[in-house]
Amino acid sequence: MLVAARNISADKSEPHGFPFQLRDQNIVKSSPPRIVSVSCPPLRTFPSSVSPSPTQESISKLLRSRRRSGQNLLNLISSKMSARTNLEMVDFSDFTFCKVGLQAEDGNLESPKAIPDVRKIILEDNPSGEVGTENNLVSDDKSQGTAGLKGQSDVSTSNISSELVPTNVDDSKKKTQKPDGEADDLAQKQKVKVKKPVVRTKVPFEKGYSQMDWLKLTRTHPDLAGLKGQSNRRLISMDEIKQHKTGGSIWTVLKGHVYNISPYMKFHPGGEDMLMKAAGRDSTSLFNKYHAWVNAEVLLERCLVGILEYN
Ligand code: HEM
Repeated sequence: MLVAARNISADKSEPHGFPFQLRDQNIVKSSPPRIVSVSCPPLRTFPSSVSPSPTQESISKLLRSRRRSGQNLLNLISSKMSARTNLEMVDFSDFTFCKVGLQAEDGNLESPKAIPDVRKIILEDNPSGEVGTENNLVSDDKSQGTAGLKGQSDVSTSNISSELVPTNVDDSKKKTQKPDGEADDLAQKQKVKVKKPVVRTKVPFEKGYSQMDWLKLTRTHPDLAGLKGQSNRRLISMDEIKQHKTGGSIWTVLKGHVYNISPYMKFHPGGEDMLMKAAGRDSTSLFNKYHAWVNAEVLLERCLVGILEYN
């Protein structure tokens, strides 16, 4: 903390001399000087084991002489403090201004120490050669953003694209066999095509079949799994699961758990047809292929029928 004060007049009524008034003229120059009362304990008389340093003695002398002439006390202190003076107080809690230090050591933002590596930052993607302008920063951001998007589209075009957007492989082979220039052009177009994000075949939900509606149903329906009083901790064999493929009892295995997905059919954002592929079998790999991020444990919690029995 750096304390700046212009005029300090010592209160002569105080025998120890330190309680004084600050006239702070820095705050509003046009307004009359504000008077701030500062109560400070006297300078310490040093413990018997420690003899006062020459600097401390000289400060005491200076203070005594300048108090009479009403000179700027804090300026004097700060100049002496900068020379690493030991100015100790009897009671620290009673001292309003506890530390007067150099600006550079102050943690001030203007201090070169505040951001030590700021001079080492180099903006490399800068065609204009200007450093640190807003434009540069924005363009840098954009390039990062597009990089992120590219990454995303790359991910989404992975194995899903092969099923959802069938591309004619034979056709592309034929095209690349054409004369050089043309073939290169086509190859480039082909590359661009591959980077296009897959159109997600999300089925628009029927009124009353949104994910929110599903959540409401899971909270209100007494027996979504169709357990009829049976425990959902029961071990279930694959043979039994295979028998539940239709009607109100369509079972599937997901990560070792057996669920009755029948009530979820109309709520599935990927459509009933897709979900029917999971009927009567272990659909874990299929599920992860389309949406590994979906939290089925929570969504289908109330549809749990049992645990898959491994042979
Ligand atoms: C068995 C439990 C399943 C649950 C709880 C479930 C849940 C969901 C959810 C919550 C979404 C929306 C995802 C999103 O908005 O990001 C979704 C979308 C989708 N699901 Fe499922 N799903 C299941 C099984 C399946 C299966 C087995 C398939 C494929 C055979 C499938 C195919 C799809 C597709 C194609 C979409 C739409 C496209 C997409 O969101 O990427 N789902 N599913």
